[in-house]
Amino acid sequence: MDSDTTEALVAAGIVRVRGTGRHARHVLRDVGLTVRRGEFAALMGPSGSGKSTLLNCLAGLDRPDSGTVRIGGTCLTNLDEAGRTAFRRENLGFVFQDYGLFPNLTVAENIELPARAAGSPVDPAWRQALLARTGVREWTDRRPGTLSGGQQQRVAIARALLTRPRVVIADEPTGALDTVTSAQVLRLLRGMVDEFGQTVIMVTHDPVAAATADTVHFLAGGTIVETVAGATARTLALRLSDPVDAA
Ligand SMILES: Nc1ncnc2c1ncn2[C@@H]1O[C@H](COP(=O)(O)OP(=O)(O)OP(=O)(O)O)[C@@H](O)[C@H]1O
Repeated sequence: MDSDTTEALVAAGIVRVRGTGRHARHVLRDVGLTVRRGEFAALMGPSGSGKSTLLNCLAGLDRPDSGTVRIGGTCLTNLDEAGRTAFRRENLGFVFQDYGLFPNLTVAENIELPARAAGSPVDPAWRQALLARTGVREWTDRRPGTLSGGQQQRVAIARALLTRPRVVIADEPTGALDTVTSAQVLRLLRGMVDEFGQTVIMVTHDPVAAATADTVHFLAGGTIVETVAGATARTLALRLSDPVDAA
């Protein structure tokens, strides 16, 4: 597969058109993006710039009208819907703003669900280490509704990592959390990258969250207009307020 490459994901020439005829709009225009293995990448940009559409194309949740997305040895854009679903289950982990946990399942059942759906065996030692590192070990028999938002997001992160996915896709993972809880969740995501070599791609509006990433890609008008590495929250906030971005 991709054991001899340093790239976790390579997207090239991504175009996504919404609507038809005279209502057709290019939501993504020739987007190219490379994320290295073990890299934490963030996508930022004004509302409507195409962040979610791009993330969905990268994750195989949506199919671009043209262009390619390669993850490991697989060209996702060549797969049909069933193939993309199977690929996602086996290769990707997801963290959402609203946690996406099933209320009637226990924390342990929620965490194990993607692995079961993929038919992937779970390494018990990894499961134990992950439950300890994410801090969810004491809650495994509880229902998500009895946990705080930050606790639920920790469960979601444990769930995303249990199958040791090639890439974790995080869509506004701190969007519903207060500042202190956000910082804890971001530290945890950062820890997953630094300690376990996890690759993460995150969409966020928050410069503080984006500053946790190694690389930040700015979108405007459906294309990546700038990529910065090692930026601070302050420089990212200033960059976001740049009127050039509003184009
Ligand atoms: N299903 C759809 N049908 C038609 N247009 C869509 C659809 N989904 C998104 N769009 C349009 O595509 C553009 C990009 O949307 P997208 O949600 O990717 O932006 P975003 O940067 O993630 O925005 P936000 O920060 O507000 O979530 C927007 O103009 C939006 O209206």
